[in-house]
Amino acid sequence: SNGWGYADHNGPDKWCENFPIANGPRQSPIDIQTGGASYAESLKPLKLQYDPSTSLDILNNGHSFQVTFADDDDSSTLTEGPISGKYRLKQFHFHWGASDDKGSEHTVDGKCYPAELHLVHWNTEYPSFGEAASKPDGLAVVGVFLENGAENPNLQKVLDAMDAIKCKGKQTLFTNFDPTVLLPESLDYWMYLGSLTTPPLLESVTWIVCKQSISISTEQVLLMTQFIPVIQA
Ligand SMILES: NS(=O)(=O)c1ccc(C(=O)NCc2ccc(F)cc2F)cc1
Repeated sequence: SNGWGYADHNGPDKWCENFPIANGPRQSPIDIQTGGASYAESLKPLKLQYDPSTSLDILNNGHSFQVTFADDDDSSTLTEGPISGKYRLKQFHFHWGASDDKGSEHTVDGKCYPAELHLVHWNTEYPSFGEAASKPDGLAVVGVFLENGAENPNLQKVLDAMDAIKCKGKQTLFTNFDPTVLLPESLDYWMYLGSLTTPPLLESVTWIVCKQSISISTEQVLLMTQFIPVIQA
C-alpha cells in the first residue's frame, strides 16, 4: 500500500522516503528530559476557551479517530501560554499502542504512557488550517498523557462513539462535547518548537505538553487497541 502507517513496510523508519522533512531540525515527538527544561518566567498560563457547540463529528481517519470542530469563528480558542495571538481548535485525536506499556508519542525521561491526546489548533493569522500547517508558527498542539488508572468517564463518551466508526473513512455526529473535560486539573506545561508527528511531518507546531496526566483504565486502553488494527509505535 502506498500510504504511510505503522507497519514495518510503511512505518516511521520509512516515512523519510516520501517525506524527507522526517530528517529535519525540529521533528516530533521527542523525549522530554525534565532535567534539561528551564523555567521561563515570561511564559503565561494556558488559556483554553472551548464552546461545546463547535464539536461536529468523530471520524476514523485510518490512523486514529478524531473529533472535528467548527473553526469558522473564534468560538473555541487557545490563547496566552507560550503563543502570541489566537489559535482556533480544529480537532482532537489520540495515539495509543498495543498494550498498557506503550502508545504515547512523547515520552518523559524515557517513560512511555499508554496513550496521548492531541488538541490541534491553528493560528488565526492565517486564513485556514491548511495554510497555517505550512508556517513555522502556524499550529499549536496541546498534548495530554493518559496514565493507567481509574476508568475515565469523560473519555468513555468518546470511546462509546467509536462503535459507529469502525471502518476507515466513517464518521458520525459528535455534538455538544466540551474537550475541557479531557484536560488535567493543572495546566502546567512543557513547550518546544516541533512538527506534526505523522506525515506530512510539517515543522509548524508549537508543542505544549501538559505535565499532569489524565487517567485511562486498562479496559479503556483495550477498547482503543481493538478500534484501529493499525497498531501505533
Ligand atoms: N499528531 S499531531 O497532533 O502532530 C497531527 C495533527 C494534525 C495532523 C494533520 O492534520 N494531518 C493532515 C493534514 C491536513 C491538511 C494539511 F494542510 C496538513 C496536514 F498535515 C497530523 C498530525
